[in-house]
Amino acid sequence: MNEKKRILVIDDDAGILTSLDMLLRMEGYDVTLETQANRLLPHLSDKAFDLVLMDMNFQKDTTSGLEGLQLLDELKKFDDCLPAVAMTGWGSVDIIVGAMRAGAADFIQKPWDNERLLSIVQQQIALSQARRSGNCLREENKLLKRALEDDMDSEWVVRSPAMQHLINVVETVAATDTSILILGENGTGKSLLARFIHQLSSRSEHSIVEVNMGCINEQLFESEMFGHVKGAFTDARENRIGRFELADKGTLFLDEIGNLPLSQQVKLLRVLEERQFERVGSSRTQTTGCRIIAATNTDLKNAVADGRFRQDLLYRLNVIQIQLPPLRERQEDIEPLAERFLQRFARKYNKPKPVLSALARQGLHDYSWPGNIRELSHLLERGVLLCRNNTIDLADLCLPLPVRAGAAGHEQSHNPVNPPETGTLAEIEETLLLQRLRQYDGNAVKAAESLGLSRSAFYRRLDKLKICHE
Ligand SMILES: Nc1ncnc2c1ncn2[C@@H]1O[C@H](COP(=O)(O)OP(=O)(O)OP(=O)(O)O)[C@@H](O)[C@H]1O
Repeated sequence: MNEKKRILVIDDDAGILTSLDMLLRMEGYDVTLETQANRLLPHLSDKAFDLVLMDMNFQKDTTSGLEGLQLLDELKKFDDCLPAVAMTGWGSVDIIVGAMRAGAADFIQKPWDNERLLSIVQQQIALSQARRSGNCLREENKLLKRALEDDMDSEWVVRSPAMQHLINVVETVAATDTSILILGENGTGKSLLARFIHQLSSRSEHSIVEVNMGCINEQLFESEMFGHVKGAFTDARENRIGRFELADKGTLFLDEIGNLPLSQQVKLLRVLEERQFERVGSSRTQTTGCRIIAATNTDLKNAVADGRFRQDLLYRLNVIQIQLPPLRERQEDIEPLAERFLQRFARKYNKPKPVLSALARQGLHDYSWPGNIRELSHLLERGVLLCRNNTIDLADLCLPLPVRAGAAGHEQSHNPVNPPETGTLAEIEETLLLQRLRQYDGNAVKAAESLGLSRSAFYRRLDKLKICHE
């Protein structure tokens, strides 16, 4: 007879533990219950489990999911192959996404559906058994293949006229050795562009060395950038090569250059002007042959005017300037980018690639994308995780407010007798609720009033359609 599969259930709510205990025992599992998060490791050391079912919040009234993430981290460190299924409250989308990123095998929303819960438990135990019984190599190969495909995926999407023009400029300047300054809002693809330029250049056989200039500790700046010799200071136990030396025949990418403190700007300027530097603690002058690409979302002209950025450094960096347009000005890129991200995340989470409903597509075009392509990627990752029946609806995207000024949905929202002309009743209701919320900048009371509904009736409708709200 097959040995019973062992499940550890951790939740601080005794009522939930009792129901899960009954449900899982009836299915023939050997169940261990625990209310304390800090008892995870003692249990794992004590007994071999086949699956852990875990809550994401342990202290009363906490909803951040941070304790759950910490627990997942401990579990994954203890046994990377042990599947953990995260349990969250209904609508805790960010927690679900965080848990899946932290290595949860799947998630269940409370109140759960018994059939779905049992099917997830059974599936995850079977998968982890397959992995343990010698399939690891095959899994690894698959992962490697996917990683390679993901790399191919990060190719540029350049459908919009703005990006096509930009790419023509990039192809011309990439081959030269001139310094390039890339400007653009957060998440517009500055780092990706820097890598792309490096790939197109004659230096592509060598490395592109990336440094986040906003993150280097003031004391360690010179050691990081120029290296040090053993004994140069108390902690210098070995010789260390700096970033300029590492990038010698390749490209040095100075990201977030606008955040570099003035005291460090002057040290950087010297190397850019003279192409020479010394390791900390050494008097031997070395020459660097690296090409410099810098990027920032700061308005450097303003920073110069305010005395926060050196004019001479800007002059050195700014030989060629490339401005990446924000996503809201690249409408033609939105759908091809969305398709690419859907494909990527479907593969990542072992799901078939979902389709976007017509309303979801429209929502993507109407939204203003303050976080640009990175935000699009995060929303679609969430959409892939949460969608049912392989279709991502507008509500699954949980688009934050507000939408672009003058967007179609926004304009329609001022006209109560102008609902969409196609779509099911539920879709039309969803559009109308979202339009009103946008029209009143997320104020549910005013949105409810404008539709002749009470606040609670309005919320009930949002819940029914699974539309996220505060
Ligand atoms: N044109 C594009 N085609 C495909 N993917 C893109 C494109 N531009 C950006 N991305 C993706 O969007 C995400 C954000 O890009 P990236 O990190 O390069 O932005 P960034 O401008 O450097 O951001 P930050 O200012 O926050 O450092 C990455 O996942 C990147 O792969």
